[in-house]
Amino acid sequence: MSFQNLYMLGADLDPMDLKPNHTPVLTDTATLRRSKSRLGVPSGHLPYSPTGAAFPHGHTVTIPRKKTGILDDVRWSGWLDAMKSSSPTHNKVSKDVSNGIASSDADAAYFTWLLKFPSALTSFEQITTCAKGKRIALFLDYDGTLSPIVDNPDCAFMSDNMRAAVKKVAEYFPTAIISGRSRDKVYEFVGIRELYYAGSHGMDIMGPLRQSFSDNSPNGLRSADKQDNEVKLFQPAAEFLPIIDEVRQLLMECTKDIEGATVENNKFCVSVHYRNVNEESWNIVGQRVYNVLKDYPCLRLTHGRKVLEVRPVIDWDKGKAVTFLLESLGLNNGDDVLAIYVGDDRTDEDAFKVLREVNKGCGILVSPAPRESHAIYSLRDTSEVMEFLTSLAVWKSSIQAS
Ligand SMILES: O=P(O)(O)OC[C@H]1O[C@H](O[C@H]2O[C@H](CO)[C@@H](O)[C@H](O)[C@H]2O)[C@H](O)[C@@H](O)[C@@H]1O
Repeated sequence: MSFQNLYMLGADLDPMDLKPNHTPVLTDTATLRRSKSRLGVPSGHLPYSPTGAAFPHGHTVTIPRKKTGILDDVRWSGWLDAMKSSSPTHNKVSKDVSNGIASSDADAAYFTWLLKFPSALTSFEQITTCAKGKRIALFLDYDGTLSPIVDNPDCAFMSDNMRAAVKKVAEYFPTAIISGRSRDKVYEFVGIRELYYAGSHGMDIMGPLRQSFSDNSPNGLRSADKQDNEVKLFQPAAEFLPIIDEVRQLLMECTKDIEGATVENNKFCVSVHYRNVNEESWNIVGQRVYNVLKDYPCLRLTHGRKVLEVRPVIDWDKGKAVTFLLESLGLNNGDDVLAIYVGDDRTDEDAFKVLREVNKGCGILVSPAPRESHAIYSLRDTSEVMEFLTSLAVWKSSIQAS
């Protein structure tokens, strides 16, 4: 399958058995704030080098707009249901489950679910058998994967042990953090220079510092970090910045009287958090967001964990970012590639789906409760993620030594 075809995969809303993550917005005022559908994306590839791959360059491909919806898709009841279902209550799962003893109905359900999405820890040998002789690339979501979910998004710190585990595994495999957060924010949380960072759901990609690059694509920018080192950025939604900023201010204004509601600036996206809002007022949050967005057909809404995420209507998501990074690393061709993506969020499903479709790796869903997914394996929580990353590094170092 060609790289350009890969870009087209997943262009439609998911027909998967999950409830759709995307809530389309109306298009009948399309002339009001029209977004361009053609954006230049660099393509071609260069081989991976341990010091950091060059970003692809050369011809451009089209990033189409996502399909937008019809009125039925945005009926109010649908919104509230989506807000509730995207924020599931996480049943406490008994440790006994890992020993095969279910101590409650919830545990029994989880145990059954594990048959479909086996633990990446208990399946570790299967994964490494499949990885033997292959070039591995690692993709990690941030919130809920590397850091536990907390009430205050500004305090979602990862532990020093997790940081050490990520740093270690990145010594062996090219590793990227793929987050809905702004790239600056997630870089501040993770703080490891050697990684790739894809913020704003993949719409703001930065290669490791010290990498070489040479392209003049409209979306590939030379920039400088805070220490004045030159860095390479890829920003396929750059032209949306003013409108995202405008909408962010409107959202802040219209939610300021809702106790507990907060608006987070994720640069190319905006998050409206309702985790700390009384459940009876969730509909007010949703209604206010909808009222703003209905005038901006170039923006769409996705649902995260007690968060509504506003982003540009371009056909770009975490899955496309993974494809882009694999190409940047020279890992898009050949059967000797294994990409592993670990994530907990609905937005990570786009990446799980791409890996399934191109048969180039596997998704690992982080969830303590049963959920439908395009992932292949599962992990229960961030501590299992840390154990998995550590095991990968130990495995690689042992085969290098032998
Ligand atoms: O793609 P991710 O790295 O998983 O980012 C998705 C969103 O994560 C953050 O919100 C979530 O985590 C917060 C801290 O634990 C929690 O308070 C919130 O309820 C969750 O939705 C982040 O704040 C958002 O901006 C990201 O879009």
